[in-house]
Amino acid sequence: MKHPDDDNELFNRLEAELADSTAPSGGEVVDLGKARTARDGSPDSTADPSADSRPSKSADPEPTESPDARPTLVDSAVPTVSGPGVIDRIKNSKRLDVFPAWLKSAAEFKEALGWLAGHAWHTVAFHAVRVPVVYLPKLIWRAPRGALNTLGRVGRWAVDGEGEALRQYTATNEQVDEYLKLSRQRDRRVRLRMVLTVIGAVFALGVGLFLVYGAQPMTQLIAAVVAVLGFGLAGAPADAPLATRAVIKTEVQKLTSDIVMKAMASIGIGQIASAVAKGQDGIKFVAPITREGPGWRADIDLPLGVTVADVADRRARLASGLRRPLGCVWPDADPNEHEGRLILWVGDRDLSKTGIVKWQLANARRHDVFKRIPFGLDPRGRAQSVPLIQHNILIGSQPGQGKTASVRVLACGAALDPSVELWLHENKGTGDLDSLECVSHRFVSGIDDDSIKYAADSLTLLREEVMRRAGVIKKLPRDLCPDKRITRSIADKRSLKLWPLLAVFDECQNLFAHSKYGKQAGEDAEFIIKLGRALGVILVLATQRPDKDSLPTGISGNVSIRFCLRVAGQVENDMILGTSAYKNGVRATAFRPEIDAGNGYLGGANPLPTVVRTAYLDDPATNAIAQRAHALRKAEGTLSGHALGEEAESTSGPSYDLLADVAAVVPASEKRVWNERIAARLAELRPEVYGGWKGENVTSALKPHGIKTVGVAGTTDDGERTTRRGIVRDDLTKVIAERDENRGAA
Ligand SMILES: Nc1ncnc2c1ncn2[C@@H]1O[C@H](COP(=O)(O)OP(=O)(O)OP(=O)(O)O)[C@@H](O)[C@H]1O
Repeated sequence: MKHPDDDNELFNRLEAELADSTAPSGGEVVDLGKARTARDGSPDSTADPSADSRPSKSADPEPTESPDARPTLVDSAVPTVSGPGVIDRIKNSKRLDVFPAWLKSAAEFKEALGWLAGHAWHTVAFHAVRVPVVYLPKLIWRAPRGALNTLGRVGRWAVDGEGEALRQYTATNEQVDEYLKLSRQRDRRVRLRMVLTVIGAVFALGVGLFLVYGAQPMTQLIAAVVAVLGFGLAGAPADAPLATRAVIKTEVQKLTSDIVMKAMASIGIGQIASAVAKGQDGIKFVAPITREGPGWRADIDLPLGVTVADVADRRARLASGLRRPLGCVWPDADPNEHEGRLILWVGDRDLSKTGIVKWQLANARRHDVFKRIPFGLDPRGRAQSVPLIQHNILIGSQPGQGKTASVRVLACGAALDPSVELWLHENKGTGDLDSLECVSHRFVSGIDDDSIKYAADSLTLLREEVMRRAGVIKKLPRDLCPDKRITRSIADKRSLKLWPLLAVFDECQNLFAHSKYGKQAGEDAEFIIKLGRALGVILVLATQRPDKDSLPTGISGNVSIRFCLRVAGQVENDMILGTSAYKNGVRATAFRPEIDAGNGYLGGANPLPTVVRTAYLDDPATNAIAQRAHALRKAEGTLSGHALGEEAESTSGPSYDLLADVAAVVPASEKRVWNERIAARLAELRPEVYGGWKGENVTSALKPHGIKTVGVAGTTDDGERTTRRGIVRDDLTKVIAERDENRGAA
């Protein structure tokens, strides 16, 4: 058992240590008495804030307390000012828009008006249809009862029926004076009302006789209609009104907090359901529900610990709770707020039923690829775009969900900038990108081995191009290229050959999974993705088989922009959208096959992944854009390669570099050499190229390179000394060095 003295000793030691540790730092004298009192929780402790102003004191465990003593306080007993001051809080407070979004944008205003008109029209139409078949028969049926009701009411009024209960009460309770007063009042009233009733009855009788016998048929009809309507309305039972409320179609139904609350309570999140069961709100609306685009927007604070991903996981249930199609319900996070802030956007129409989204650049004359490429619309009707420069793009989905359509949009955007060099590869062989062939530097459409090889060659060439560009950029003066990356002004300096290069590989699974070319192609693509971004080389890869064999992980892990249309499962989802996307609620599995073609999650283009319905360009539209792009390029002289009908570069055969070959056959020790000897050695080196060459062939082949032939003294194989035509080796090495330097700078 612990002795009380032990505690005292320990306490004294701690006090001494505390005094030691505080005295030098602040030069502050600790009042142990006060501190002790504060610890004891005496009223003084609150009276003297200084005793408790060191937060560590209350946070420290009390060694002297017995195990069954009060729990250690972790919050200061004295209220302390914490967090930002008033000014900071005012500065950081969020300013709500003075005007709602629909008042600031013409498109939104039109949307809002359209919704209002739709709402009004639906209500009017709903009732109009029911007038002849429901409301009128009901009124006729109720009219006799209404007439009796009216007579009864007049009768009760004439005899002052409404005061009867009061008079009965005073009589029962023997309130004689009150009773007499009320009786006198009744007599006065009845006298007057009887006179009025008789006059009214005579008048009504007169009018009735006139209408029956003297009035025009039209007047009789109007009078009959008014009477039937009037008595019909008067005959309605209190619990059965004539008109039921219009059953509003979901697309024009107003989203109310009540509807949202009930829906949120039904999606299976415990905190919300139990709060609602207790009669509490469960969720908090942080702003009024408003119209935004073609739908409603509710800003909601979820209960503590519940995240937007939790709600996104239950999107289908939420749609059921809201009684809307799945494609109308879009729970989103607010990138400027905490994890529990939900923006629930409920569209009037299913996103897949919004029809074809028109591409913003469909009629544009040209576009600057350094600006973003318009890509489509999000469910809220906001334009979405994709940056190309400094990025690579991976697109994936099941077949027929809109990959090629989205590739086309991006390729058309790039084509409208005449400075962009396009390398298009479509390895499905259906000719989906054929329209753009006329503006492509390299182009292939096919699934056969030759086409796959062509695409693989392109990646090898691109790899070399990336290395070349890296060398050129490195040598650029810092003032011209401070960030060591391509800018518009650098791209416009045609002599540098650093213009943007967009290479599309549609159906790239056929390339990367190819038994012969796939492995190298995968390595090249990974290299380009990692290094090409800053150098203006942009890869756009589209695949319908996002698995590790068809899409090397080095690619899926390094692309910066991802667009995932409908996929079947979590693995494919995360392969395209990045690890944990599925876990975080970004699930392209939620899109429906075919119905949602063109709808996908776009990641990397915005702070948060966004659902986008891509713009759609059919063949004629693509063709029209391609023709415009062709004319533009022709005018600016930027058509090249395939577009000019030039033979494609290939990495297939050995390369014949005459200078390198000559250097290889003339050792450094041989300062001067006869051309006939060079010819013989070259023929030995590459008989298929140089076989049959004589000295003259070497002379004429080297002449265009600026290597002059001179008289070189030497000894023949027979030992005879003589002078023949030859070259100086230093001339050769100088020309090679100059050429390599120019290549690097070019
Ligand atoms: N943005 C869109 N808007 C409307 N419909 C679209 C959209 N994108 C695609 N579609 C529809 O989906 C169809 C298939 O599109 P697309 O050929 O681009 O699919 P894909 O994923 O490339 O198919 P595959 O893998 O078989 O090549 C199109 O013919 C079109 O009807």
